[in-house]
Amino acid sequence: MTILIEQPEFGVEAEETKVPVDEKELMLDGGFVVPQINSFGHTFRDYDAESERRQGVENFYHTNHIHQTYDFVKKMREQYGKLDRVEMSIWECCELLNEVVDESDPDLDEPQIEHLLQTAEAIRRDYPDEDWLHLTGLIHDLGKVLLLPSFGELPQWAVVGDTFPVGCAYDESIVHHKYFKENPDHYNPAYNTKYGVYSEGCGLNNVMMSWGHDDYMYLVAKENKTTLPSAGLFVIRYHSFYALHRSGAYKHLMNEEDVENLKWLQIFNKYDLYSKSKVRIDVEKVKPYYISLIEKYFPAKLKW
Ligand SMILES: O[C@H]1[C@H](O)[C@@H](O)[C@H](O)[C@@H](O)[C@H]1O
Ligand SMILES: [Fe+2]
Ligand SMILES: [Fe+2]
Repeated sequence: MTILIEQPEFGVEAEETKVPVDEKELMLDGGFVVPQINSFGHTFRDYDAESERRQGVENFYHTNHIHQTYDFVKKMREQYGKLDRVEMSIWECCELLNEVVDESDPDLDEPQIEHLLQTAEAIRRDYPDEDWLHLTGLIHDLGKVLLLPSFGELPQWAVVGDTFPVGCAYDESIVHHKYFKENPDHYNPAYNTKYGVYSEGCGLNNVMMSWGHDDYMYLVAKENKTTLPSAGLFVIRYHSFYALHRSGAYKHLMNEEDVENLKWLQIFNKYDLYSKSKVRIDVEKVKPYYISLIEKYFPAKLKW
């Protein structure tokens, strides 16, 4: 079983002392090497580091935090819950992500299909028997097709970035929290307390998350009757919920099933985050394996 290392910076150092700082890596016992720096020379998820992506990412979160309100999310869930826009297979959807670049991500500027395969392949190496988790890696970000014209061409702030609950107070651990001051819900007494419209242990399934690629892909998978286990669906639905899985906020809303599933999400997150790199995967080579998983867990065509 792979050991989780919460703080890569404080982990085991590479044996050879002459290794330059920026090449130091951490080895998880499953084999996956956690790099200490991203392709831009910074630590991962550093939203303050001066880099070519910093300002764009901050602008992204500014708009995101203004517009993600309880009413907005409700409207989007109703609209997209109909799944009446497109019919296509999982693999066709992966190929569409060739054209998508995520403006919220300080660690990656490659087309998203690379990220999907990098995540899935890294998990596959360490967890060869958990084929459902390989497939979860492959599809977890497919919801980003919401950016494309046939899916409604939503703006980036309504598709990517970290997610958080709406209908209760925005936790301070959320990236660029200060911009919530411009969100009307922040001043609504029904929505701005610790529990807001929710109650202790109500279960994340009853909590409305900011709208984006996680919840959309969860909906698509569920409504098209995937046979993925509940942990796979949980990973898809909450993988951007860093306030929970990294900072431990909002735990008071979880139920027992959430607590179980969170363990898988925390494993998954290491691969989602630290596999981001400039090393390309040979798509044609790995395609047959993933096609076989898609056939095992999904119908041939899905409603999107
Ligand atoms: O910028 C990233 C990216 O959009 C990921 O797909 C999402 O899962 C992360 O939470 C987010 O911070
Ligand atoms: Fe994502
Ligand atoms: Fe991802």
